[in-house]
Amino acid sequence: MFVFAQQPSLVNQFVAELRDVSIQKDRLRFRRNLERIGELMAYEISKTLPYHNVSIKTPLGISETQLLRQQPVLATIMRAGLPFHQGLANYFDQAENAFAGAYRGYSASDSDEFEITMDYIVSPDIGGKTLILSDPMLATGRSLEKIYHAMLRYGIPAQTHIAAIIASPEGVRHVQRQLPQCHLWLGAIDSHLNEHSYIVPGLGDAGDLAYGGKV
Ligand SMILES: O=P(O)(O)OC[C@H]1O[C@H](OP(=O)(O)OP(=O)(O)O)[C@H](O)[C@@H]1O
Ligand SMILES: O=c1cc[nH]c(=O)[nH]1
Ligand SMILES: [Mg+2]
Repeated sequence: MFVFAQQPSLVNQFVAELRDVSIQKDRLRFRRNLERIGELMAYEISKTLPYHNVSIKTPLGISETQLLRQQPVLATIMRAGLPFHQGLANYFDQAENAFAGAYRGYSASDSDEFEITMDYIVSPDIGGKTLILSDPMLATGRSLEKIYHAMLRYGIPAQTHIAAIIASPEGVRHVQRQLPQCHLWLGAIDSHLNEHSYIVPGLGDAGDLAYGGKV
């Protein structure tokens, strides 16, 4: 597990702006911060992927270098995942992409009980590839768990990286227990989940901050 906050960097600045009540209401800035954290996480994850030797022809000779053996498949979860995913795609710019529509479907009787409803998923074949599954918020971990298992319809990935910006200790434990094979990349691990399963101190509702409320 790699937690960016444990080694201060620019990621801290962008996470702070996501959280800051005096900044986060600027939707363009909120989405841009999700995106540039995605770019920085792409760079860190790229250091762990397989490379191969390549000769590049320049106007003056041949440059020997090492390039990514294969582009990953980038998967994300609407709505809040989209700007974060864009950042990953900006840097893994030849990657194939998968998208899932999932949300917390609250029960009529108890406003704090919810099921993760997924009614949309599209994906390329992921068999034998590196899968990077992103969602800015890792609260209970049930969204990421559900989407990961849904992705297995499209093949068994060679390795899976899960990227989240803000996580709860409960969510980290859930993913480590349910998805032990997945590498975890986290912006920060916060204090706890409140009774509504929101991360505290967190940032509020990432999807609403990025795209506005929903009824
Ligand atoms: O770890 P979990 O308990 O599953 O919570 C995390 C999920 O909750 C939020 O989605 P939400 O249902 O609010 O949809 P949205 O992204 O469209 O706002 C957030 O965007 C994550 O996808
Ligand atoms: O704190 C949280 C938890 C789940 N989803 C969010 O958008 N924020
Ligand atoms: Mg939301």
